[in-house]
Amino acid sequence: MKILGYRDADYESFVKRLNRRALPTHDVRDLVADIIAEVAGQGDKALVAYAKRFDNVELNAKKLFITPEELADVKVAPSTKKAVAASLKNIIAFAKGGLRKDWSMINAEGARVGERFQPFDRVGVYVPGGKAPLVSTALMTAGFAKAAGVPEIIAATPCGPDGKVNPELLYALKAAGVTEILKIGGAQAIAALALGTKTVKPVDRLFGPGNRFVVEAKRQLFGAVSIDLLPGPSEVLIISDKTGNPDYIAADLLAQAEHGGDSVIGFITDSKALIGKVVKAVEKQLLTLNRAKYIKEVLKQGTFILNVRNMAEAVEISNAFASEHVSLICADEKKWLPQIRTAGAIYLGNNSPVAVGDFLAGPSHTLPTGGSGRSFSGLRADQFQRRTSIVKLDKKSVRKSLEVVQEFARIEGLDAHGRSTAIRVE
Ligand SMILES: NC(=O)c1ccc[n+]([C@@H]2O[C@H](COP(=O)([O-])OP(=O)(O)OC[C@H]3O[C@@H](n4cnc5c(N)ncnc54)[C@H](O)[C@@H]3O)[C@@H](O)[C@H]2O)c1
Ligand SMILES: [Zn+2]
Repeated sequence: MKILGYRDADYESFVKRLNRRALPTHDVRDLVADIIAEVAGQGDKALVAYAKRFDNVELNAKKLFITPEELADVKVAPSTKKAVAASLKNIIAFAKGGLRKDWSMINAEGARVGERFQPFDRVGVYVPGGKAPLVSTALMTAGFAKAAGVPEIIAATPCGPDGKVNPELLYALKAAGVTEILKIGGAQAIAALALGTKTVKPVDRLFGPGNRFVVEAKRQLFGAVSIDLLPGPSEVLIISDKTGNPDYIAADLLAQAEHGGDSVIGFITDSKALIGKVVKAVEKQLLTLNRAKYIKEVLKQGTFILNVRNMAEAVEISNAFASEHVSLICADEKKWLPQIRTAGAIYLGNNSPVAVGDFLAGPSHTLPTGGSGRSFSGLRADQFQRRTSIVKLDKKSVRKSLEVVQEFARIEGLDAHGRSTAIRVE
């Protein structure tokens, strides 16, 4: 844990480094470029080889997908079915609220102009599976595709060394409307979905979170496909004044740390007394948790606790850091909430655990990380819609448009443009 106060000598330089840009390291970039090139050249053969190398599983080109029989055989507990249904209910309702609807207007010359929204035909959804079967992520991505009416949803997730995928995850994928399941993970899966192989039909758009290799693959393949955002290793930044409950704050920090050793957690407060209490609570609660291995890694390398001068400084640091999740706990919520601009999602007050947003609340938990929140927003339903603008004129509106069109045509030296308009009213 890096604990620093504004009086410390290295405070300013540390805070400056929190103003980050979402850029990959050289080694990850090079490795992912090689993986993409291999998949582009070797197709399914490369998928089989990487599955062996990174996931220790023997597959062949005929075994890359979950079969319909496997899917039909999936059995889960009634409590799982109930939880999946409850989460999906909120997700679909929230997603429907975020869908765009067709609209049109009459412009100044009398032409009808509008926008039309249709679901993408085929999307790919990556569901991480390296460290935990992220059942909730299946719902928080594919559920939005389903709500938007996407007919073909292919999911990719790594299988275990036995070639199997967790049954709860399969159940959730099915419930969320996924139509094919590729048992491949990592950058190689992203490359297969974007470029296609003999057995994998390429997609129009790619969605979903993953580790740094997955995120970097999406970044490099942008152009071949469009992507949703760059959702990488989980993060939380908690901003609290003295009204924060130290046990709750510690619990939320630990919850995001258990996602994996590459998670980042931060706590910023203007109350020095609260820092001591939170650190004690973290140490105490850690003893009772199962995933202490990952959490200890995060506490060692990915944790910072800052004692700032005041709330304004806390908010400024938060905007520079652009955390995936920001938890804001303070007496004057109305004042500070509008000033937090770069967070993927904001959790308000002592009683809003980030975990409820992770699993159940409704907004997608697929959120920008690594500083990308500065320029990306979290996953939304309308990202599964293709937008097309539509223009319709009649003789009257052509006549009214002609003068301006001809002037642009003259300036740009494009006389055929002017002619194509004039010809309609001659
Ligand atoms: N931002 C969000 O919205 C969000 C949501 C859910 C999960 N997440 C994050 O997703 C991540 C999931 O990571 P994960 O690792 O558990 O699963 P993952 O499925 O993203 O990655 C596992 C795959 O990575 C590949 N891989 C592993 N080691 C490799 C190496 N050395 N070189 C190249 N490829 C390698 C393997 O092929 C493996 O299948 C976590 O960091 C979690 O925090 C983020
Ligand atoms: Zn989480």
